[in-house]
Order: sequence, then structure tokens, then C-alpha cells
Amino acid sequence: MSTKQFTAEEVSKHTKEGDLWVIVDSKVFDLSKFAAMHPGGLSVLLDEEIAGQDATDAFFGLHRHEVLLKPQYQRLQIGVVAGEKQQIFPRELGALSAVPYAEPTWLNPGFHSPYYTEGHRRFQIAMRKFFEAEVLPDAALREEDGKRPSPAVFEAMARTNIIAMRLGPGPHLKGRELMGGLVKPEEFDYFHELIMAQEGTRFNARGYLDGLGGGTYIGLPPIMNFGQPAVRDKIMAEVLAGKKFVCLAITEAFAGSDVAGLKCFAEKTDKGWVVTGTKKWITNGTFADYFTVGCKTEKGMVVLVIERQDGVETKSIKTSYSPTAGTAYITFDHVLVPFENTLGKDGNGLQVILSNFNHERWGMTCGSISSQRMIVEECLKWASQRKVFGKPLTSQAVIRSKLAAMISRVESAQAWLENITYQMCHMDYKQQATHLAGQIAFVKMYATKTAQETAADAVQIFGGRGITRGGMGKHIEHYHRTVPFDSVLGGAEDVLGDLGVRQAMRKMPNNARL
Ligand code: HEM
Repeated sequence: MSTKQFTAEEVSKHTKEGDLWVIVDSKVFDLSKFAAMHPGGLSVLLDEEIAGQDATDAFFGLHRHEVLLKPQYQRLQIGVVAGEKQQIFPRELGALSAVPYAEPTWLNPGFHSPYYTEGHRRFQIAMRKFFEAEVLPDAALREEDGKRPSPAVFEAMARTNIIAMRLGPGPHLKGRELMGGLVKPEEFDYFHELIMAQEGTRFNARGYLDGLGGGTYIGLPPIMNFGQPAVRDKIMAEVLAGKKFVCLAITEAFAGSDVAGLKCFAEKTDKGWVVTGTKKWITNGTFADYFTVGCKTEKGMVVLVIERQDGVETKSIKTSYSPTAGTAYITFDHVLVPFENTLGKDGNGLQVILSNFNHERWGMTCGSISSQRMIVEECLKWASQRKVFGKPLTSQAVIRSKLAAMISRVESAQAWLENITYQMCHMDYKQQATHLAGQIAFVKMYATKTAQETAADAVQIFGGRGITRGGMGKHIEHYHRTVPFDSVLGGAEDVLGDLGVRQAMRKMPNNARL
């Protein structure tokens, strides 16, 4: 990058086609050759307020900062304006954002929290660096080409034991080196997991994030908690090493939240179970090696772990997010499954499936709130840098009102989530099931409802850019298109709200009267 110095007067002499310079944030760009290829056209650059002038405001009203960081555009810089200093810097890798409300309160300088320790903060720093350095570049590529997340990313997640940590605190962490020894396995708590979930969802690549082990997150716990030792240990070792993949195959075209209505049938024979049926919307199904499958039986329901084999077919379903998630339609055609692959008891399938729901929904809520916060940051930046009628967008009361609603929603969701997380840290599994199923259902419903309101508001703030892939509003478009996934996966909003109220009704004292 050239540091040759020019005066503003020298720059102002280059204003024509074939001899065209501009200043952006103290840097001088020679656009003479590029102008004809400029995606925004030549004429806008020849405007008398742009050509040869300081075009910083105009530039940032129309381009994301990352345009300037691309090597092909950095090459256009021929020097700097003498006496001026660069004002606008991208956030450094792993650093916190200085934009208000872009980070949860506990990360803001000067703020306090009863929940997080210095150890959590060290863990957060490591996680942010990890996701931004090792995952983000792959996420951008895979979202585009639709291929599954790269093996190198899974290897890195296995090396740091992120795959294991995603299953939450517990004996499966014993003897493992977590983030290079940053946390002792016995000290790893739900706040560590919350941090990991929130750091891993700070970028908009919703399909990719599900591709990155969404199936394992929900499909492995039933194997871990109900599998027979030999089968369980083999699969756990392969999956936590990032070599093999699991998916949870419960939902069918016939039955979603109504899991009792499943049609996929497991027949008991002398040789083992014989499974026939279909499954739909199975995350990671296209590339999973193991399928944790809910089946009907003579006795009610059973959950089986089925290895990929002849008779198991997976087809990609085109959803509104990227195929990198591996969303599948699955058919099982007389697939023979050994009895040792039974998870729990025949007839207890529903209990096996339900056993992980609280943790799964809580984890999804962590992610959903974190992505929502990123959209708040995008809107705050855009509303202050975009000029309309000569003033920033924030000078409009209606925009400020939208921002106020967005900020309040994300802050309240995070505060509620942290309270629930604290309860989880102090309750055993049974107590969590008794006390928190309703709370978690409500917080997920609240987070995903508010997420959709924020997505809609963000589109209004960004206008046409909010519905355009690429460019200034690219995160808004992506978020608005993919935000319903959070509200459907792990239980649709209305189902969760209903569950929460039914749980409350069960606890209503008989003698409660107005
Ligand atoms: C270093 C100088 C510049 C570079 C490298 C550059 C590059 C680009 C690129 C890559 C795009 C495609 C959209 C995107 O990726 O965001 C674009 C669009 C555009 N640029 Fe530039 N540009 C420069 C300066 C300017 C300036 C000074 C103006 C001032 C008017 C301008 C006006 C536009 C417009 C109007 C669009 C279309 C925006 C849209 O579709 O919403 N560009 N530019």
C-alpha cells in the first residue's frame, strides 16, 4: 500500500474519464482504469462532488468497508493525503465491537455481571478468535457453493474439543483438553457453553452454522445418554474426533411436533429391527454417517441409531437457506438394525427424544439472540453512516424508535437467558426438567419472535438493500430470509408457548383464587 503523499489540491486535478482520482478516508485512489469496470458505473464517479474530491461519505453510504480491504481494490490506492489520518478501521480479528449494544452487557467496559468470571472472559476471547479465524472464511465460501463445511474446520473443532463442549458440561469432557487447556473439564459450565454458542453465531451464515454439527448437537445426546456402552463409545469417539457425523431423524412429512404420530416403523425380527419409513427436514442428513431415528413399534415408540448402509437413502431438500446445512429427506427401506443399536427401551422412545429438548432449545436460543444482536449492530452502523436529506438516518425519529425497540428486545432476551443459564448451573438434570422446561420454551419463543420483528424492522431501515443479496444490506437480507429457521427448529413458537403455559398450569395451586 503506497504511502506517497499528495495534497488535496493535487488530487482535485484528476477529474476526467481516463484520469480520475478520489479520496476515501485519507487514502488517494486512482480510478482511471477501474472506473469503466466500476459496478456502480462510470457516471457516478465523474460527478463533480466525487471526481478529484474527498468522497468518504459518499463511499460509505454505498459500500461496505470490506470492499476497500479486497486486494484488487487495495491496489488502486496510490498514496495518502498529506496531513490527514485514516479514521475508519475495521474491527481487529477477535476484538470486541465498540458500537453500543453490539456486545452483551458483560463484555462492555465499565459494566458488571454476577455470572461471568475472568475465566469466562478468557474463554470468550479465545472463542471469538477461533471462529473468526478458522470458521468465518469457510462459512462465506460454503454458503455460496452449498458444499458441506470443510473437513479442516471439523478437525480444528475436534482439536480444541469444541465438538465435545457443544454437548454441554458432563463426564464426556473428562480427560479432554478444552481450548488448549483454557478451561478444566470439571470447571466447564453452562456459561462457557453459552459463550461458545454466542461466539459461534456472530456471523450470518445460518445454513452453514447448522451444517457445522447441528445434527450432532441434537442427534448425539440420545446416543450418549441411552446408548449401549460398546455402540455409544465407538460413535462418541468417532464423532467427537470430527471424523463422523450424526443427525437426529424424528420429523416426518406426516408428523412434526406431534412425535406420537410418526409412521416410520421398526419391526422386531429374530435378526434385529427392520426399519421402513421416511424422515423429512433432517439437518446434516445428506452427509450423516449415523441416524438417530424415532420409530413406531408394536409397543409404542423406540429410538434406534442406524448406520448409513444399503436401504438408507438421503436426498437434499431445497430450503430457504444454504444446502451446506445438509437438510435431507430420508428413506429407510427394510433396513436391518442390530438390537444393540437400541437407545433406551422399546416403548420409551418418547422419553428418549424429549430428554434433550431443554438443552437443545436453550442452545438454539443462545445462538438466536447472538445473531439478533449482530443485526442491531448493522442497523446502528447503517443508520448513523447513511445520509438522507443531508442528515444521517438517525436524525429521523421513526428510525430511532425502531432502533429503541430492537435494542430493548435483544437486551431483554439476553438478560432472561442468562438468568435461566444461572439456574441451569445450579440444578441437576431432574431439577432442570422440572423447573426449566417452561422457562426455556418461553425464552426460545420470545427470542425467535423478537428476532423476526427485528428482521422486519431492519429491512425497513435498509430499504431495498435489505432485500438484496450482496452489498450494504447483505447481512440483513440473509437474516431476514433465514430467521424463521430459529423459530421452527426445536419446536415451533406456538407449540413452545403452549408448552410453557401448560407447565405453569400444572403448578397452579388448587387454592389459588382472586
Ligand atoms: C475506491 C473506490 C471505489 C471502489 C473500489 C468501488 C467499488 C465498488 C464495488 C465493488 C461495488 C459493488 C457493490 C459492492 O460490492 O458493495 C460498487 C458499487 C457502487 N459504487 Fe463504488 N467503488 C468506489 C468508489 C465509489 C464512489 C466514490 C462512489 C460515489 C458515488 C461509488 C458509487 C457506487 C455506486 C452508486 C454503486 C452501486 C451501489 C448499489 O448497487 O447499491 N463508488 N463500487
